[in-house]
Amino acid sequence: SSTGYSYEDCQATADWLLSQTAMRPLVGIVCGSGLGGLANALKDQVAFNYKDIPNFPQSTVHGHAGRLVFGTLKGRSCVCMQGRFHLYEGYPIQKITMPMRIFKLLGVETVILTNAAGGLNQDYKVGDIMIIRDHLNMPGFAGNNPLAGPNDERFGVRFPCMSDAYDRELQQLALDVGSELGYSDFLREGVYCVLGGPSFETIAECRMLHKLGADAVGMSTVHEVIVARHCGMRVFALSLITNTAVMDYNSEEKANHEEVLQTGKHRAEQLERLVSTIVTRLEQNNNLA
Ligand SMILES: Nc1nc2ncn(CCNC(CO)CO)c2c(=O)[nH]1
Repeated sequence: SSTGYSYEDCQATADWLLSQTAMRPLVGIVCGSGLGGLANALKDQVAFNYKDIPNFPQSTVHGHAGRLVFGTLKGRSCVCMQGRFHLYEGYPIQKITMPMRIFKLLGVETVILTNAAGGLNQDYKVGDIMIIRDHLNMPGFAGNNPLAGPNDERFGVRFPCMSDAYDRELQQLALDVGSELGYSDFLREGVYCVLGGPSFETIAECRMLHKLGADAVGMSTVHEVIVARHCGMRVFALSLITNTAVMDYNSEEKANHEEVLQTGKHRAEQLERLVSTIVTRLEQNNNLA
């Protein structure tokens, strides 16, 4: 189709990848800003630079490597996006979410997405990990929805339900694993709000979003979740709170990308252990698989 991301285009990219590796991942992982280390936890890696994958978008953001890494986590076959795409890069929204359709055509059943986000909830501290219970899709309110335009029934229905977007069993699994690992005092649950970016929000926007029920704010993830759910994959997502959003006019704090990447480095090891343990448990309780 005109956007270059038709079912056939996605199929061609998936078929190319399936011809390059014998791995058949059941779990897809999307690494957020500064969280690319998650891919390094994979064993028996087979990695492809995005630029070598036919029809795959290119990463342009510092902190996003631009590699698709196949590998195993304790024997479980995974495919990991080291670097994801954002509206603020100027990509059409279908381009940002195309990797979800590639995951689906590779046979992925469960997608785990991570991102860095600003904390709006006043109880949150930098370094907290927030399990995403639900989202506010601000760009979608203005019609910028990845499913807008002709619907291909081979992916999913015209009007998909989003009230069950974030799998409740996987949220509970994450809480259980988090407490087992001793992460409970920095493990939260909340609502993630996506904005287009690249400018960070104003103080008035932070206060508005907080009043609207958002616990964290970022520039990604929601678009991928909508497309992943549309084609029937299960979704689990979490935010690393890399800074607390500026909420009052007397504050001297200023959001910046370096701080985002720095926080990612500190907490990344625990985030990796949390995600890899969740992945391991996915296969064991086959009612969760
Ligand atoms: N206040 C605030 N803090 C944040 N920390 C990470 N992000 C997500 C955006 N990340 C961008 C810039 O770091 C890179 O994708 C945000 C955000 O959007 N707002």
